[in-house]
Amino acid sequence: MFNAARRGSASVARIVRTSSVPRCIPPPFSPSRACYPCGSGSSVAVRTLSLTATNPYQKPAQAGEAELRDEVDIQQSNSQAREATQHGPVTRFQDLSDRSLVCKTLIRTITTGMGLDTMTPVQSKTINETLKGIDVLAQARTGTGKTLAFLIPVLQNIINYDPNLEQRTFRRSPIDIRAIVISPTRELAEQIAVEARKVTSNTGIVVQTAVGGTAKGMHMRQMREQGCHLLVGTPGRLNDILSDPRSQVRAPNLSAFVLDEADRLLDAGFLPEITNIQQQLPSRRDIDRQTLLFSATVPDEVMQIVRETMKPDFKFVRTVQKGEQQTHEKIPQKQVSVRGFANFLPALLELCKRGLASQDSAMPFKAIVYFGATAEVILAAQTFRNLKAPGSSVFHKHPLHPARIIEIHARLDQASRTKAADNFRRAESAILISSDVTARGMDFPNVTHVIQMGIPISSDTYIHRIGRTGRGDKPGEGWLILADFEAQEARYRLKKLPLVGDESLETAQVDMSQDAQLPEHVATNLTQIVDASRAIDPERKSIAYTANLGLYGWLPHKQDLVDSLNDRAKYCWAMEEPPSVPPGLLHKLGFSRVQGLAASRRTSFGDVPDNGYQRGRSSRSFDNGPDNGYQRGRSSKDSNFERRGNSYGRERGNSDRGGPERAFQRSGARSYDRDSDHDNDRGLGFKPRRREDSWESTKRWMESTDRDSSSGWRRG
Ligand SMILES: Nc1ncnc2c1ncn2[C@@H]1O[C@H](COP(=O)(O)OP(=O)(O)OP(=O)(O)O)[C@@H](O)[C@H]1O
Repeated sequence: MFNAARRGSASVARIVRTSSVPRCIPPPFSPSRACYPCGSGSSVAVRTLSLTATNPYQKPAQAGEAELRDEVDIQQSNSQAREATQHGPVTRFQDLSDRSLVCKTLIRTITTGMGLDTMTPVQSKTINETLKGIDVLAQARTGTGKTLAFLIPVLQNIINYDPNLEQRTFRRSPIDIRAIVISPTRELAEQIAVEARKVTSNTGIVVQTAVGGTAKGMHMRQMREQGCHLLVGTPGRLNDILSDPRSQVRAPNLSAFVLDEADRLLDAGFLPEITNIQQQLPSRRDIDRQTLLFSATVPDEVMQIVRETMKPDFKFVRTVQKGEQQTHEKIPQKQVSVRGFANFLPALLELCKRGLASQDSAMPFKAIVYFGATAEVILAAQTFRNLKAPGSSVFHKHPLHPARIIEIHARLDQASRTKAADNFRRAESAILISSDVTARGMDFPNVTHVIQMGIPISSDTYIHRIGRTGRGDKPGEGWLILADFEAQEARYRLKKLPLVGDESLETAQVDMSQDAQLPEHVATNLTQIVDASRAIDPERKSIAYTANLGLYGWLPHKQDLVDSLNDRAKYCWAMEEPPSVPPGLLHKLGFSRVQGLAASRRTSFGDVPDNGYQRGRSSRSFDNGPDNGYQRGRSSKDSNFERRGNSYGRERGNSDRGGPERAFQRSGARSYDRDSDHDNDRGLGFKPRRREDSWESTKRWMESTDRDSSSGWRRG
């Protein structure tokens, strides 16, 4: 049934030549005709297929077509609506096979192998449109099955071109790339490839990946040995492979070009690489190519580029209407205000302990915690791993047992990143402390909580992060923990989101600089964080301290930021002086006039504080601060604050081995990795101009220089 030869002439406008034509000489371009050299070797079969209205697997005016079309964001006619009523909409995967839209093998794998029955709205609204060969931009909420929505038609179209691929084959496949799928992160590319391999497991279609951080030669060898019909990758590596003359990997027959997380890939950070990739592909005048763009967010800013990327008659399919809430209603979203940096980790610890205490055995506590700066991810993960039960010996359970603490960010090598993602995917109960490398597209099962620490860079980032929970029919909850100094900006940046204030975390507003009588469990949380922080390399703390100066460069009241950072350094990290920051960097970041910062000058021994901090310190200087009064109110067994060991002398001892600036350089925050999904301590290097405090200028700067894979203000 799905064999092209058995389908009658009406279905396909086709010319098959078997003469020795080295390359298809395309007919004059017509949107409804395209020329495909197929097969390899000297004898080339040239086929011209109608891609738009006459997909060979669609019966003309087939039932369901109009029903689907009437749901898309296009003008619908009354007759279509009538037809929809008559035939009923295509809502089940089986319908696609029954109506000869998609071949039986693919549908059997999806229904029997993967256990899926009913299509999600984005699937039923896009698959039929996409099968016709038209360009589609699709916007649907997170976790609603967009991956299958583009994979099914792309794979079906590959089978349309070579019906032999419907069956598994044991002969060696050539490199015959028919479709390319691009994702902004390596993990997401791998995930899409896994899904594609599942769907094609009973066919002859070969799926390959091309992601950074892995051996390029290995990918190319695999492609040569196994062939390739669908190539999934990240922009950097794909560009590398396609533009490298030695790779011999080309895609002369490419018929589908898919951008998952399209808004991200079309932003200023990725666009040059996407454009480069497109330049390596055959001209659309020679080979008709379908472009598919999918995302949960489509900001107005990318619409112009979308129009330039797509054919003029592209369809914009939306399951979320403009002005409608872009997050799932079923995910309660709570906002907690914490006093400052010192309260972030105690509040997070309290929230995690509460989540573990109240967990449901059917859905154990599984959380992803997002930070804006990689340095904070590393610091928080180390702090949480160092946590000890009060007065515990080494044999006591970790206070967050049975949750595993896992970290993931772009500073890890690819093998560690993959391992971290796999471990979290498999874990029943875990806390993944993450940068935005996992914010988009990642489909970790059963995530119960998404906790965002500090203000996200945009509401879109917030939406994608929160989308890691509440996927499919699963429940989930979102928490946003904001320092008081971020509140005003958050009201503006996140104004359309259904956030509800929550004051239930007792550690959130504790003033650690003041004497206070605290309930034991609150004091325990604070002490555990202080003790856990103490063991961490001071250099790490310095890097985090400096990274935040860059991250919050947009703040109009920088003094609040520095006071808050200094409070954390003093009361959480038990440091006697704040970490020193090179004056050049302070100037660049626009902090030269802010008090309370310790400037350092470079000597051959590294950073040496020149007492800039002391000269310019603010009223909340370390010397004047109350003597950790909060401890006096807590239970006696926790009173170990006095033992704090990180005297500044010891800090300096460490700094001399590199100092914050060197450490920061070592961290690679400013290095440029050709691959697409790096995050970094964004903000550093910001050169303030007159409107130095404006968020817009920070954003522009981020677009042009540094990158954070998740934020969108970087390039790949
Ligand atoms: N029709 C369906 N019925 C049930 N589950 C489905 C269906 N389609 C896909 N899924 C499952 O839903 C989950 C989410 O799918 P997917 O990752 O494609 O979502 P997404 O819309 O791409 O999310 P994001 O916006 O975060 O990228 C996956 O586990 C997938 O297997």
